[in-house]
Amino acid sequence: MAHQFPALTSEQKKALSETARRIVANGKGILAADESVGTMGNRLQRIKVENTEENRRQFRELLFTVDSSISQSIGGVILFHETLYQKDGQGKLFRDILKEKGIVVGIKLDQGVAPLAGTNKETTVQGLDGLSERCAQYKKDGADFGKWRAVLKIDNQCPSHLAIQENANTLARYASICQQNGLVPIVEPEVIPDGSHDMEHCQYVTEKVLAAVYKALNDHHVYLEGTLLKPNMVTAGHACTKKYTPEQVAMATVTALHRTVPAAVPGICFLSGGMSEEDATLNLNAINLCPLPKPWKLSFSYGRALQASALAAWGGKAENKKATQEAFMKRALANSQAAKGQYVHMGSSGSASTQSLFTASYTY
Ligand SMILES: O=P(O)(O)OC[C@@]1(O)O[C@H](CO)[C@@H](O)[C@@H]1O
Repeated sequence: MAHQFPALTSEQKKALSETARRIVANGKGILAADESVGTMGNRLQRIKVENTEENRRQFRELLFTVDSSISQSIGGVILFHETLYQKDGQGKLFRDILKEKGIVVGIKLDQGVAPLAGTNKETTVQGLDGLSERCAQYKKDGADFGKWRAVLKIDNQCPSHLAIQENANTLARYASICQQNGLVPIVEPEVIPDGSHDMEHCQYVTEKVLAAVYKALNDHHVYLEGTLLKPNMVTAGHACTKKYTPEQVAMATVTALHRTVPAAVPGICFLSGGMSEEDATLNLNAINLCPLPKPWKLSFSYGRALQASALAAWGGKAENKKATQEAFMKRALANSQAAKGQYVHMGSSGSASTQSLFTASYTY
């Protein structure tokens, strides 16, 4: 029986699925430049740059004003509220600079985590109140997709049934509100890499979390063709002593996805989760070479793994513009090749690209 109360018109569905497919077309992925003020402060502190609005603006200007060939590797950029309204040195809005390059503009919509009482320090995500109004405004202001990051951890009694259900339902409610306002929701249930668990345990948990997320998305009548998934790769915990090859990570990751993510989802854009830039690229490449069926585009939505060597090259100095932009371009190109399973690692990588970018309890 057809659904009596359709959530979206066929025009709305068409627009959403076209936007989602555009973002992940032909080896394109996403630059996650949506660090909140606090998170960006941690990044800047490491390069000894003060966390001012102007310094955040300057670094992001360098990323967004790279050569327009960037649009062959980057299909979408996620912005933080502040950045959506910032301009380059000539007074041009960043969002217009991105759109002119053919890049889809996205916006971070979650408002951080809050504790779930009675659990082992687990969390839910805030930001549903007033979300529809915020989405409508962001759509008017040029955004075409949204992002909402839920955090789940592997620990004693974690993730609990409550944390899985609550975060799945909240993600689904967010996704429904986004679609009602013409924004493609990026659904991000991150199982964080803190802990000493092995890769097999991460796979088990990731499957449970993703299965709950897709049940909730269905319950909320979310149109899957007009969504993108942003999951963790299946890896061992940061403190696990056993090491796994990219091929093993790829097999565990694609197996988990194959068991839980419907083929209607057009693209799966992994987060980098503290992996080094090079590991994030090598794992993505192996994922795309994995011999299991892969009905979705498998790409990237990296924050740290696209920006770490660019940040290091910049160091807060205007004269480092060229080196900063080259470092960013290099990672964007490498990940675009990896999204097609065509990345060939050549020569030695800069030290920044092989450094672990792990931050403990990366909850916001
Ligand atoms: O794990 P990564 O690739 O560095 O970042 C993934 C991410 O979802 O987490 C950050 C914190 O919310 C966001 O800035 C970013 O979009």
